[in-house]
Amino acid sequence: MANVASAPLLQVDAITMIFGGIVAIDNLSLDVKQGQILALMGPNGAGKTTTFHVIAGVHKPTLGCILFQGQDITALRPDARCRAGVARTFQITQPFEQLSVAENIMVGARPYHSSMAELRKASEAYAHKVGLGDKLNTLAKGLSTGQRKRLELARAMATRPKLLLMDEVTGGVDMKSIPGLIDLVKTLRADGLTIVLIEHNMRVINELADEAVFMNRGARMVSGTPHEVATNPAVVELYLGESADHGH
Ligand SMILES: Nc1ncnc2c1ncn2[C@@H]1O[C@H](COP(=O)(O)OP(=O)(O)OP(=O)(O)O)[C@@H](O)[C@H]1O
Repeated sequence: MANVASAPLLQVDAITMIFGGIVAIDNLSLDVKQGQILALMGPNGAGKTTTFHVIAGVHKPTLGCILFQGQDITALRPDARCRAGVARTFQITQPFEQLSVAENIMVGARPYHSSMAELRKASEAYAHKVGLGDKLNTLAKGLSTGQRKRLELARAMATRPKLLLMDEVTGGVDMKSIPGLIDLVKTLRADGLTIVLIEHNMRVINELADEAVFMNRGARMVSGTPHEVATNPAVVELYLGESADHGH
């Protein structure tokens, strides 16, 4: 387990998010400590993505606030939150398809470098970091799903985040590529990154997360170690109920 200091890097403080009549998040609080990996779990519609939107600044919460490094960032726009050190990867990756791997990463790294030579060098270093060092000139449209996830991570890392919100980094990736992605996330954490992940794959959660929070109907239902959450009777019942409903 990584070196986890005591003061939270991120505090989600009593957030409620209401869309019209729909309560997407219901009085949710989370503390994410420096160096921690926290997994958000829960069935479809539990409020996980909306929680990411609220932390990243896409939605202003109806109630509650977001503290990052002790500062209230609730009123900051997404670009200002990114500059403050909050980055995000998306479940459905959307790179610039006609740009190369290096060029895609350059888009994220651009604000931090004054010369093109420096920018290219830094972008290539991020590509190497995520295991795409031999694909620098490959167009994004030619990458596999696992490689696109790696590119997404490099693009986010190029913004020099302190906190990374990672949406299903192994979602849609073939089984044999998952261990490599898990190892990559471990490397990023070892470099000092704090991570919140949305994840359905229990193996990924077990290998990566220090703590798991299981959400249902916008609220925290159960939390604890991944094992505690996965074996909680209410969680088991809900997931089994879901499987039965969806026939999988
Ligand atoms: N912009 C919006 N307008 C109206 N309702 C919304 C909006 N965004 C989310 N919701 C609703 O809020 C609830 C929580 O959705 P959310 O996408 O956060 O769940 P989730 O846990 O991420 O689900 P999934 O695993 O399916 O992605 C759902 O009922 C959803 O329909």
